[in-house]
Amino acid sequence: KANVFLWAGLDSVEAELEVVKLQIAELLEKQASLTSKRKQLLRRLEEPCDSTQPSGSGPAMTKQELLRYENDDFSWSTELEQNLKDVFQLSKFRPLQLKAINLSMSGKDLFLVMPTGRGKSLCYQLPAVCSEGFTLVVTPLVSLMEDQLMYLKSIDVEAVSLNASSSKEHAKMVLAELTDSKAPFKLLYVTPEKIAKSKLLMSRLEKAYNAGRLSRIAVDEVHCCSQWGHDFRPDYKLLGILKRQFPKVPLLGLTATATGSVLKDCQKILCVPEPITLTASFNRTNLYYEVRLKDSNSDDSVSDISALIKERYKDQSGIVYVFSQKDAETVSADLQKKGVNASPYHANMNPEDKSQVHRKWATNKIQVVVATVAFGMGIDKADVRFVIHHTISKSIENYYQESGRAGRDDKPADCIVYFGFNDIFRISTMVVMENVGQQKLLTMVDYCQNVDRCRRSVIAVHFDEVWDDEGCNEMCDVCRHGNDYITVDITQHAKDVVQIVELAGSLDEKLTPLKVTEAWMGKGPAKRRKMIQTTTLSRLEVEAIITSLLLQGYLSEDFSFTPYTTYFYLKLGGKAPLLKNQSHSITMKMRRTGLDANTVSTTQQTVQESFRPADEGSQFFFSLLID
Ligand SMILES: Nc1ncnc2c1ncn2[C@@H]1O[C@H](COP(=O)(O)OP(=O)(O)OP(=O)(O)O)[C@@H](O)[C@H]1O
Ligand SMILES: [Mg+2]
Ligand SMILES: [Zn+2]
Repeated sequence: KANVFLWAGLDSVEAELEVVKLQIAELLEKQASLTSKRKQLLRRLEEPCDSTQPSGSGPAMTKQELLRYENDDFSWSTELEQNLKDVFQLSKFRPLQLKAINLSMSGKDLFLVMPTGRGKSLCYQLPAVCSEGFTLVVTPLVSLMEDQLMYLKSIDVEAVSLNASSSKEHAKMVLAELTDSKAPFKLLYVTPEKIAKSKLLMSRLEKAYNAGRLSRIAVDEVHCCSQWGHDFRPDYKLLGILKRQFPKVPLLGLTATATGSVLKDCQKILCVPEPITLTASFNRTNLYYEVRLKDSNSDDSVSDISALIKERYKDQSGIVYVFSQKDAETVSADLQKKGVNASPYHANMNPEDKSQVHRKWATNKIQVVVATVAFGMGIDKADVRFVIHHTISKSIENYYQESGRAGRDDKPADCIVYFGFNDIFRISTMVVMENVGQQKLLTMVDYCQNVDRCRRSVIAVHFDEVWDDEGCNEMCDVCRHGNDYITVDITQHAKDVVQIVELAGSLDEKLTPLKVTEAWMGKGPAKRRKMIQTTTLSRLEVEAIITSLLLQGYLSEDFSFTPYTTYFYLKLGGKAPLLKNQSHSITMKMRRTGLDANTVSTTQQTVQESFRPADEGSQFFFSLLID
């Protein structure tokens, strides 16, 4: 008898020890992340200049030395200034452009990180015009290449290209001209495939190099080199050959989005020994960021979008991003039915149709393009007043880049994303094969679910930028609505949800997020309903809580593959055992006015009835657990 008692005691102590172990692991993880953040900040404080060097490399140029490159007393300065005005018809440089150009003209290798639409191309186009010989430009997409050639032609700058669709004669002519000192072109655009596959091209480049005609190498969208970037392209991995073969030619790598570790990777892959990195702020001050919730019960986001377009954005140009080709067709058709001048755009359309849509939109004959991400790189329309995401992006990098197509003329523009519970899992199964795909998706989900941090700060922190909250100017919904959120204790809710998932597991069943939602809301079979604790919370609240549990690691994803599709199921997350501990509590922040302006009246009540605001203690613990 006594033994039984002791055994039970031992069991419970073991269980508690397990929980403590998890908590320690949790805190250690937190400690490690804080330590690394501290190190980063300290390093930044010590940094001599505003360049963020990929750590441990690069010539440590002092702030003073770098300042010199903002001057206009170089031997080429007059010519630069003249060509800026006469050829490019621009009145002045934007931030960092002159510095980047002077550095590159001085023969330095350079990584330029500048938000989309800020004018990176000028940083190699202008030097190309002001230098002897030609500049080699590596671009990932033929469409990008064509846009640039069209633009350069319009300003009378000679440029040529080589890609998979070049004709034999054209290629022959270009290759011959590479070594011709009288050839007029200033820029040669190539795809990375050409560098990787054409020995003939490499041999001609070598001749040009030896004759001193290869003046500069520009690698556009340089983040494509790194698997850690958001747009890896295998052929970029082979571009190291350029710097190895042509070490004396300055290389300029350009990207809108790359973290320090991605750049460091690019540096290695491109074999650039000591690049200087110039980073422009990610803050696009003229963009207003907003998140709207999609209601799973009655998704009327398309009506919402059409109302916005017809009223707030009447006669203004914009893009609606959608998840799939099918969505592009249906959302576009729905918008058309509601009287919006919209056209779909996706990868599966034939090239003529695609370029027709692009052209009509660029010339304002179509107001809105309803597009998949295929409508992407190189879209350069200055007066885009809104970018609406009908479905969330697959990462913050992607969102930043896609939404960044708004407001390139520096005038105010809106970036609105519709955040729907089910979309999380649609995207999740799409990125299941990607390295760190889930992790990146969750950062996007966190951006959307967030109600208490400035949206800009979430983006800035993501890109390792030190952020000052004053920098927003109420240009995001969180800042504009002030402290309109409450912290609620969801410990009991978490236990109820975990119990449902556990029960399914014990019955050898897997539950999709939808099934979990329905079970918890009491919509499951009556027999089951008796075995679980159902809730009276609204659907949006239920979804918000399940999302939060997923973000916090109490639930996690469990994929299952069939030949036709990938299923997303919920299973217990690493932190689920913590709930066994009586003193453990979880909180989350929710918008006070219910979850959506449209549902204020109905949800406000439920929020107050069914949530008790967290007490101080649990809030403290919460902040220990949550980043
Ligand atoms: N100094 C300037 N003054 C005014 N407009 C400029 C200036 N420099 C560039 N622009 C304009 O900014 C727009 C965007 O430039 P560009 O295509 O080079 O952007 P980007 O930085 O390469 O963006 P992405 O990351 O999307 O490729 C172009 O229309 C260009 O003419
Ligand atoms: Mg560009
Ligand atoms: Zn803000």
